[in-house]
Amino acid sequence: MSKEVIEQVVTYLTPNVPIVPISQGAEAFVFTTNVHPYNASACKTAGDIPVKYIIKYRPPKKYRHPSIDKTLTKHRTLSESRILAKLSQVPGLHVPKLIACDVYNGCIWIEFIGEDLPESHGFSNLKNFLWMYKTDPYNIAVEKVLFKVGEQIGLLHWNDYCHGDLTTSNLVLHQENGDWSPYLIDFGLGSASTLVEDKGVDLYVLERAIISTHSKFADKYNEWILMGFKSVYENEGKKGQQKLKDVIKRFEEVRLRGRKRSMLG
Ligand SMILES: Nc1ncnc2c1ncn2[C@@H]1O[C@H](COP(=O)(O)OP(=O)(O)OP(=O)(O)O)[C@@H](O)[C@H]1O
Repeated sequence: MSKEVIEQVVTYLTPNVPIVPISQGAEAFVFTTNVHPYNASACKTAGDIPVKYIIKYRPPKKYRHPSIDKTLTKHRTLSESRILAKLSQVPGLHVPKLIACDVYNGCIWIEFIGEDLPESHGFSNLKNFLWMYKTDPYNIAVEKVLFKVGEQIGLLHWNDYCHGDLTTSNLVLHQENGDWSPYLIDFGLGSASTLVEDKGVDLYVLERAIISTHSKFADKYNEWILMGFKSVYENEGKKGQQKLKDVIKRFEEVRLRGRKRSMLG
């Protein structure tokens, strides 16, 4: 990560907020910090363990006209913050809490989710979790997690929101009393949407992500995800059943379009 970017973020946050770079994506630079922006007592747990927070920063893009760039940065930062804040209100849905945002400078402060997996298997996103079980792929722990992943997507879609970039890295597992709970992160492309097309595409993107990284076990894995997804709609009576039929129909159409496209090259 460039020194220039880090220095820029430090000017926005002040030197009192130490940051550690952890990721550089297409859109944003991501840092961790132990400092809460407005609640000093939230910097440590009751057991005196430092609490981690995420700071996501969208830097200016030099190839864009400065005024268009400012508008876009403000729009995208605000959009991600708004959707996170709204999703936190949905009962049962797991997303990191929004702590603060500085839309003009492109910074969002959010709750840190996840931990390191045992035996150096890396950060606890779904991708690494599935790799961790590669020698025992149909373990009940895997089935439980994938069902819950499906439930989370079902809840998101049932409430008419779409993620827009459902990869196995954007599903982070948080451990609670020995059980793993999936959280959805990165709502940079998220939106409120009633469209079955957007929902079908979300399901297809995740299905492809599972196939591309865990191809041998992908059929079972995708089946478990879909079971969890369906369970949310099925719990909503007749209306849920009808909506589920519509989403699954479109998902199958999206999948077919994807196949045709890859056959044609
Ligand atoms: N709330 C969070 N808790 C823990 N880690 C996080 C959190 N948010 C982001 N991360 C880490 O930072 C990485 C990048 O974050 P995010 O996906 O939001 O940024 P991005 O720029 O959109 O990334 P990309 O372009 O790779 O999709 C994530 O894959 C994850 O490892």
